[in-house]
Amino acid sequence: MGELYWDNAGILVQPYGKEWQIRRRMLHQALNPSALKLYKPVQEAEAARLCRALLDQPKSYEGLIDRFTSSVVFSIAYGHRIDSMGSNVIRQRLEFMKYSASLNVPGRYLAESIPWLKHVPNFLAPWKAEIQRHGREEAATNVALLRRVQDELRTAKSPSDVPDSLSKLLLEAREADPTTFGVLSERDFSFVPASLFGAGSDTTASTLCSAILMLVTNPHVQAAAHAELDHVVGMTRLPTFDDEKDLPYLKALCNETLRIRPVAVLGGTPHANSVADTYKGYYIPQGTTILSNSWAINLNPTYYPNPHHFNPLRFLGVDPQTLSYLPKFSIEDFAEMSPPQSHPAKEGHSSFGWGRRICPGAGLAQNSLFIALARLLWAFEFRPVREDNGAERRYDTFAYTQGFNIRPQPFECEVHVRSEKHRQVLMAEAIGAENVMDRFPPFEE
Ligand code: HEM
Repeated sequence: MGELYWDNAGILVQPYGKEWQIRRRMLHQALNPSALKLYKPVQEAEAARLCRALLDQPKSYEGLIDRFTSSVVFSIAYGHRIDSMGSNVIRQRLEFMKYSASLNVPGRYLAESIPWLKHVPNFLAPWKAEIQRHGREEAATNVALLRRVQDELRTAKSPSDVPDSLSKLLLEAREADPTTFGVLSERDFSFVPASLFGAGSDTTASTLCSAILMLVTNPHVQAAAHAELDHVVGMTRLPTFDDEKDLPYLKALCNETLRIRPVAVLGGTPHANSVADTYKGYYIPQGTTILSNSWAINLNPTYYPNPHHFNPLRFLGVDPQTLSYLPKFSIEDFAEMSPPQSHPAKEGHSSFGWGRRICPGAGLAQNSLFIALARLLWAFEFRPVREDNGAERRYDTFAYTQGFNIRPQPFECEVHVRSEKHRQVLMAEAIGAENVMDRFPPFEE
């Protein structure tokens, strides 16, 4: 259905081949390791703004996290930040995503099982005309966003007056080298920056919501992360990316969250084999729809003993005894976390997929997760709410939304700033963060 909706313009549903390679190469321009360094100031600033907003609206943590991840990807894609999830540009995006998710319900359309139905003329297939009408609307919006950046470049006194973004970079590259970058139509070209929001905002936000659910239900893990932040960063400043190498427990906590609740629970967009194959005696004809069960892989006890236990020690990579600041109770079960066999991927889990379609935004997502969690945990403690009888609420950590991408069902928790000193430092650093983000003006309504 994605093929009909996007008419193969979006990378997520593009079959493997030359067209897909061009898009992937373009995305690589924005998401390669040296480009990722350029976004760190934005990610730090947005994480500070997230914490500052949480001081005033502790109950709204989910919406604030959505704004954080949306603003990071919009700043990178278009050079414009997001100040509110109610802004027009975000409302439109969310509607498109909701519509495309509604198409992705297995079995809803007969054309999935009988592919030639896709070629029935529109006057005989009103369902198809409707999908294509929605697709044209999304395409027009993508082109309009790209044109905004184009206009900014045209009217600016100097290109350096226009904030750096993937759109700016691609437009400049196309002008300098039309043979390589001019092969896509304007519509297809506009889908490249647009794909960052669709693929990168909700996925990262959902993972952060999972992290909060795990922290609320695993106070000993939270205490260990606090101990590390207190030891390495102290109370006089917020953590930064420069601290990353000295925060192994926090890094491990990010990986453990990705493992225990893979957002793309069925591996993202379904794949299809390009040649027929036989696996364990099963013949798989060419073009078979293949879903990869990330949930089963990430919870396989061969790689992760006691797999439903949220324990960052699995990913620590060093003997926790060498980290003197970690509380004794948080490292007691280290030996039990040692697996009979290591997961084969470098990341140690399958949450970003694998092979040639592996998530190109993994580095950006990992940086957002790290800095958001480092700053949130530095500033706050996340606790279960108290029931009327005074007892702590018990949470169902399997209560998740349905669909290809999962996130915890909305849950309440208490968010407490860790001390008056933490509050003051946060307020002061948030002013600097606003200054950084002034360079990325929001789209006017
Ligand atoms: C925690 C956050 C994220 C998770 C768990 C995640 C996971 C995934 C997975 C499982 C896939 C499918 C891989 C496959 O088909 O084998 C994928 C594809 C993709 N992701 Fe991510 N992703 C995340 C964040 C991001 C971000 C931040 C971006 C960019 C800003 C991004 C951009 C993409 C794109 C463009 C694709 C399609 C690649 C292709 O089909 O060639 N993702 N992601």
